[in-house]
Amino acid sequence: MAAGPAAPRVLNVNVGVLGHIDSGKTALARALSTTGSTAAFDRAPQSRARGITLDLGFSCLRTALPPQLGPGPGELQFTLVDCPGHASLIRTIIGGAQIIDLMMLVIDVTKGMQTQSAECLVIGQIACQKMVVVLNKIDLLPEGKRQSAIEKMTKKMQKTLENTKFCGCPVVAVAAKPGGPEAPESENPLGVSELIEVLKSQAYLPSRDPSGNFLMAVDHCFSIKGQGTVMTGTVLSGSVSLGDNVEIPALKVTKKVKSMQMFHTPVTYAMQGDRVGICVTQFDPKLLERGLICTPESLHTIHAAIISLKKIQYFRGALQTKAKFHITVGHETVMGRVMFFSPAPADFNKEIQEKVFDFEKDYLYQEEYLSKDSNSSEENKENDQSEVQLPRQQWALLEFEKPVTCPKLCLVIGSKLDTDIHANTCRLAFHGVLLQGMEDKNYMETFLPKLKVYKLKHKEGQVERVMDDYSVIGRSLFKKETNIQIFVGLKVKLSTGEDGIIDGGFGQSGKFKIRIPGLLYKGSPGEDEYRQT
Ligand SMILES: Nc1nc2c(ncn2[C@@H]2O[C@H](COP(=O)(O)OP(=O)(O)OP(=O)(O)O)[C@@H](O)[C@H]2O)c(=O)[nH]1
Ligand SMILES: [Mg+2]
Repeated sequence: MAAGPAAPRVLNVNVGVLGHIDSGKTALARALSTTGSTAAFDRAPQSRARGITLDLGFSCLRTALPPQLGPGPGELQFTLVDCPGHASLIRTIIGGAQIIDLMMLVIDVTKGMQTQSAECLVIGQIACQKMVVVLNKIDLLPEGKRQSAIEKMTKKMQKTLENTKFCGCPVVAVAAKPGGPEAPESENPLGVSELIEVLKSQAYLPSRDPSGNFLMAVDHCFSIKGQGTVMTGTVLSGSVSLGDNVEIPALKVTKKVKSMQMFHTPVTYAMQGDRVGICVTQFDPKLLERGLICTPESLHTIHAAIISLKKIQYFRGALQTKAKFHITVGHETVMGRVMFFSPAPADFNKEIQEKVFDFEKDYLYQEEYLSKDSNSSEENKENDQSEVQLPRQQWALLEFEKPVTCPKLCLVIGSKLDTDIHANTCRLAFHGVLLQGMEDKNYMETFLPKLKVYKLKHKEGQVERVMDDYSVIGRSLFKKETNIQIFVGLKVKLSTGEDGIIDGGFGQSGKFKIRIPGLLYKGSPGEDEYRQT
């Protein structure tokens, strides 16, 4: 059997181009792919050959393999994912960010961090491993002061990143389109070759996992005469082989994979992280422009979900139960209502359960997500000198206005997209992982009863009298016949601020003794109110 020429080794790294509106993302993607591909064409003239067409927003540049990805011959392909900067940003970016290995945060050097730059940074923190900051439009800086202005902005950016996981990441100054839109095409970009070197130095072999269900984000779909319909995109999880059945869940159809191409070369297999074109037959490309394809029946369509979540620290204001959010679940965004809940206080320090939800446990209903700045309870306000105890993990029940189709354990992001986009605030409110989806439309009857979320009860009584500096006698909390023994150890709070603990019954009429470990305040009035929680 004659062996064909050995296919060149091509490694693909997905680079997201994110940033505020008009910072020059598209100009940068264009400058990079032109500069990059000129070099690539010299080495690989066959890459000019017509093959997989990349959709707008997707372009690529090829370079030699950097040493950390060597040894041996081969090429590195950067697939540039140019994200929009406008309000539609969040849905599109969250989809895009889930395939990104390396993020370029584009900053207009004359403006610095802007609202959506900050939002992109937040998304990067949630979804990406590595980042390069690109200061664009340096041609707009007066030449004499250019260097010092770049240095100043570089320092500022490094300061901004100090408390993020991108602390110390490279900052590169460029002009992707010197002179702006009116400048002739012949005007060469500044700093782009240096940026390519930095991208090469930052490139890493992302860990790719072929196991699990196949899921692919399709970004382009077109037909080839005599062949069939090609869907191009990035494999998000699992793997796919020639002859496999794949489902297009949005259309509820299943098709057989007839042929596949990667880097213009026929392949029989593709896995997580690969950019691939999949050819199927008898499928009208007009039906799908963007969307997901997957292992048949691997996605579920859900009406409600339980997620484990974290508040996004830049989001101003509280996350309140019953509030509505735009909720991006995997690759779809819908409106939904939330209910927050926490572990029972005894479980506040329990290990975080990342992938499962324990239905056996009891949970505590919360009016709002508990955070350092949440000040919902009167007690916290009065007692702000004492550290507020926060649980290590919190959850939310999400109820969607219409069902969403998503993979299990997918990323969830809640945002307030209706916030005025000109208001200088972060619209992203929380992020989390989907632990349990509810496919049953009647989940309220069939499913919710299994979820044991309780409201904390408060009850008020009076102080009868003070025994000594460390104890008082209380009344009007229990009935005469109540077994006070089961309440021993529960906390009470005096209206004068002291914390106490129920120590046991006192006499026969439902009175009880309260121990005040921290000493009673002097001169406290006899008729005190307190609460038992
Ligand atoms: N002077 C100057 N203008 C630039 C540079 N890069 C981009 N521009 C101009 O800035 C404007 C916005 O550039 P785009 O590349 O469309 O910006 P974008 O970030 O993709 O914008 P959105 O996709 O709408 O968020 C255009 O008019 C560009 O010509 C640069 O390096 N210097
Ligand atoms: Mg653009």
